[in-house]
Amino acid sequence: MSEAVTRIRVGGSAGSEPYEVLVGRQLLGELGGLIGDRVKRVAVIHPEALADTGEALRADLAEQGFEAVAIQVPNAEEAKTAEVAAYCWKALGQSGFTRTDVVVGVGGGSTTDLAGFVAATWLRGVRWIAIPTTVLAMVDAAVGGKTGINTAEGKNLVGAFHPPAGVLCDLAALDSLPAHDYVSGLAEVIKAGFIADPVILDLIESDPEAARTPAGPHTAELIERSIRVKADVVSSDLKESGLREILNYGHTLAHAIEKNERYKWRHGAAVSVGLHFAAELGRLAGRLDDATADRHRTVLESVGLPLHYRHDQWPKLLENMKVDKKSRGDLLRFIVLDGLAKPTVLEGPDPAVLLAAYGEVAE
Ligand SMILES: NC(=O)c1ccc[n+]([C@@H]2O[C@H](COP(=O)([O-])OP(=O)(O)OC[C@H]3O[C@@H](n4cnc5c(N)ncnc54)[C@H](O)[C@@H]3O)[C@@H](O)[C@H]2O)c1
Ligand SMILES: O=C(O)C(=O)C[C@@H](O)[C@H](O)[C@H](O)COP(=O)(O)O
Ligand SMILES: [Zn+2]
Repeated sequence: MSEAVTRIRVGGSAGSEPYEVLVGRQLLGELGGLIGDRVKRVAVIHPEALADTGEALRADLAEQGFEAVAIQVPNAEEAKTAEVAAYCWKALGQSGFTRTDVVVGVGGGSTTDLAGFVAATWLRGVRWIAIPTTVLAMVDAAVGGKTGINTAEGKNLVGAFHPPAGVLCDLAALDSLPAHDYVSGLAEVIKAGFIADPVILDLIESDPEAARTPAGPHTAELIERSIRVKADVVSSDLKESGLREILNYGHTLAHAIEKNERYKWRHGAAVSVGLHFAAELGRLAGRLDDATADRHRTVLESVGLPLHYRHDQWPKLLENMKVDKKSRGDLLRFIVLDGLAKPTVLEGPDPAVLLAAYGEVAE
C-alpha cells in the first residue's frame, strides 16, 4: 500500500460531529489546522516514554502562537487513575484552560484514554485531538470516543463517550515502539479480522513474522483495515446501545485478567487470551465451527501472542467478569461468533460451558 495519507471518516450520525482519522507519515503539520484559529491554549498530554515527543510538540505549537503546555503522565496503565486525571485537571486549571482550548493526547491507548477523559470532564467537555503512537491506539483506542480510567474494582469503570476532533496516526511513531508492545497491538487487529474483515487474517497468515514488525509489507493496510472496522461500527453506534458491543469480542475475560494482574499486563496480551477463550466458548456453545475456532489459536500464536492463563484463577476471573459493562444485573453476556465475521451476543451461558471453555485456556 502507498505511503500517501489515507483519510477515514468517523461519526456524523446521531448528533455526533464527524471527524477524520489520518494514516500516513509526517502528519504533524496537520495538527495546527485541526486545533483551529480561535484557540488560545493547547495542553499536550504525553507519557514519560515520549517526553521528547511531548516537548517537541509543545515547542512547535508555541511557535505557531498557541499558549502550549506539556503535561507528562506515567507510562501505560499507571496513567489511567483518578489521581493522574486530577493531576491533569490541576495543570489545566493552573494554565487557565477555557472551553475554547484544546487537549492533545499523544501516546498509546492508556494515554489517549486518559487525555480523552480529561478533555471530557474539564468544564464538562473541551475538544481533544488524538495522536496515537502504538498499533493498538491507532487501530482502536484513539478512534471512537470511548475515554476513561480504571479503578481498583475494574477496568475502564469510570469514563465518558467523548469523540476526538481528529486522529493523526503517524506510522513513523511505530519505529520506536518496543517489540512486545507492537505485537500486543496485533491482538486488536486480529479481533477486527475475526469480527468483520477476514482479509486481515489472510494478510497476517501470509507472513506472520513480517506482521510482527512495522517494516512488514502489510503494516499500513492492516492498520487501515482495522481502523475502518472500528470506524464503521462506532459511526452507527457511538454509545454502545447495540452493534458496538462486537468491538468487545474477547474483552470480557481480558478485562478480568487485567484486573487480576493489577493492570500490569498489556491490554493486547489479555485480549489475546480473551479471544482464545471467546472462540472456545463459541465452539462449546454450539455456535462456532471447529476450523474457525482453531484459527484463533493459530493466528494469535503465529505472531507470538499468549493463549493461556493460570488454571487456578477461574473463581476470581468469574467474580471480576460480573462488573463487565455488558453485564445486565446478574446476567453475564459475551460476544461470540456464529461464524467468521458473524459476531453475536451469548447471554447467560451455562456455568459448566464457561468452565469448560476456561479449561481450554488454562495452563
Ligand atoms: N478507548 C478505547 O476504545 C480503547 C480501545 C482499545 C484499548 N484501549 C486501552 O488502551 C490501553 C492500551 O494501550 P496500548 O497498548 O497502546 O499501550 P500503552 O498506552 O499502555 O503503552 C504501552 C507502553 O508503550 C509506550 N509507548 C507508547 N508509544 C510509544 C512509542 N511510539 N515508542 C516507544 N514507547 C511508546 C507507553 O508509554 C507505554 O509505556 C489500555 O488501557 C486499553 O484499555 C482503549
Ligand atoms: O471501542 C469499543 O467499544 C471497544 O470495546 C474496544 C475495546 O478494544 C476497548 O478495549 C475498550 O476500551 C473496551 O471498552 P469497555 O467498555 O469494555 O471498557
Ligand atoms: Zn481492547
